[in-house]
Amino acid sequence: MSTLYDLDATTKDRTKVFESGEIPVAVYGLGKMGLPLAAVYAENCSNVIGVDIDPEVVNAVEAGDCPISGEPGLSALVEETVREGSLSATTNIKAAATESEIHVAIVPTLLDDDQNPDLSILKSLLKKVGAQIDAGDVVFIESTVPPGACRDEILPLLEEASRLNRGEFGLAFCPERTSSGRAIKDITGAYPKVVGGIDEASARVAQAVYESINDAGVIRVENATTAEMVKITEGLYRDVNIALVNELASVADDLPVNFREVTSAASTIPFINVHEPGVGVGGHCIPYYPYFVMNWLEGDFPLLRLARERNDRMPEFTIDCLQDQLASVGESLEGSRVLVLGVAYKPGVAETRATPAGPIINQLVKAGSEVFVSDPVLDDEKMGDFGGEVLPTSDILRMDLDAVVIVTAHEEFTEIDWTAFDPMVIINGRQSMSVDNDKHRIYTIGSGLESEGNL
Ligand SMILES: NC(=O)c1ccc[n+]([C@@H]2O[C@H](COP(=O)([O-])OP(=O)(O)OC[C@H]3O[C@@H](n4cnc5c(N)ncnc54)[C@H](O)[C@@H]3O)[C@@H](O)[C@H]2O)c1
Ligand SMILES: CC(=O)N[C@@H]1[C@@H](OP(=O)(O)OP(=O)(O)OC[C@H]2O[C@@H](n3ccc(=O)[nH]c3=O)[C@H](O)[C@@H]2O)O[C@H](CO)[C@@H](O)[C@@H]1O
Repeated sequence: MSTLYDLDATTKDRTKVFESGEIPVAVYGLGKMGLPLAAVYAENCSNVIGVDIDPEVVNAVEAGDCPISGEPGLSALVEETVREGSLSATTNIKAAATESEIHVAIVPTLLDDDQNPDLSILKSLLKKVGAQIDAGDVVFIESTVPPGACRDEILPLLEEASRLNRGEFGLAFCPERTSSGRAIKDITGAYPKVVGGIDEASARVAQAVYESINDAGVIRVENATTAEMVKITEGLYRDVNIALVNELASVADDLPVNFREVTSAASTIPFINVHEPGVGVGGHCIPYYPYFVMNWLEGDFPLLRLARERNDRMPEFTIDCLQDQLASVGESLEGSRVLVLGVAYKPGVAETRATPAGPIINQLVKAGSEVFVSDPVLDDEKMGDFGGEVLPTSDILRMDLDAVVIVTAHEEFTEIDWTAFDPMVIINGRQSMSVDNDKHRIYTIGSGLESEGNL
């Protein structure tokens, strides 16, 4: 039987073969992005083996449970696809790779201690998968990789591991253009899927598969390297644009202007998308991707470097603002009781990688403040990773505080009754969080001093 890779057919016919369930699919990595992806694949082709090295993840999925929180629709989809036999899970990479014809890799790609791209997890996985692939199999890389990685690193690795030659198996880069908290929506059609193959046949298979999965359609670009560049460029665009407004935020205070008005007014031109200044840039995407260019490709990238430096400096800028506001009411960081609201890098997502809360807490502790932290989406252990005394959000109103620093605009924080506190300083690090209460001295980054309060 011909495989999808060597099938001489239209995209539509290939999509039908994929949806028939004849083609076994392995999805390697069942994390925040991999589990939603595996469940959506299973919904479309009813023939998916999810693979993870974490037995707890595998056992949960095998039981129809969902180990990933905060993803609307995911628990139900995992339960349904497992119950129907469309999705199973295993820790056995070799068995899954032997059985499958389409191999989807979505394991972590991070930075090492020198901020060089670290593809070791992906490469060690692909060595094991490669040893089991047969002619006609296809490998999709969904993990974010530096531009050129599929062509220069992954293809040779798969050729060596499989003892097959290029043209006997397929390889395509199919980036995850997905945000935590809306994974299923993004995977199934918030935006088109971008795919790029190392050859025509690989691209054709990727197009057929993702036309089944993504209702917004497929953008097939020239090759895998172009697709890698699309993904990286999206992230670089964001980091540089956040750095732009973070740089202007300090100007806004001196003028003064309220940058929120600037943002909304300037963005009324369709091609102008002014981002939001804030306390810093977290997650394992945006702060990492510039290094997938700076520390991977030949050349000089001053704009990327400066943007990273500016964004990395925002926690320090926040502490300086707090210091100034405390000084204006005759207080100092030393000995102040400061509550840090939010440790997760973005609202509603239980992830603390590169969170600006880390350096903020460290600098407050170093300055001699008494630090408390509270975050409704994190467990105490994760919340306490950076220091400070952990507080359940329900307990904060009873606290006697000198200051609050809002790091993450969690929905739960909109319900805080600020009148319950004695007059204090509030540094609001997220413009999307509105704290209007004239009892306190409130400073929102980029909006100048909003209220002198009654201090
Ligand atoms: N999280 C996001 O918002 C997001 C968005 C787009 C792209 N991505 C990319 O997706 C990839 C995965 O990110 P994530 O957020 O899902 O990571 P994650 O840390 O949430 O999950 C990774 C999963 O892979 C498993 N794993 C690790 N090594 C493995 C191996 N050798 N074989 C099988 N499983 C293994 C881990 O046990 C874990 O369950 C990364 O390349 C990331 O850049 C992430
Ligand atoms: C290009 C793009 O959008 N990609 C998205 C992004 O998603 P993400 O989950 O990594 O998070 P972001 O929303 O980008 O925020 C990161 C940090 O920047 C802060 N921030 C944000 C906007 C702003 O105006 N001012 C800020 O200060 C925010 O607080 C947070 O700490 O990367 C994923 C992987 O590539 C993508 O899949 C996903 O599509």
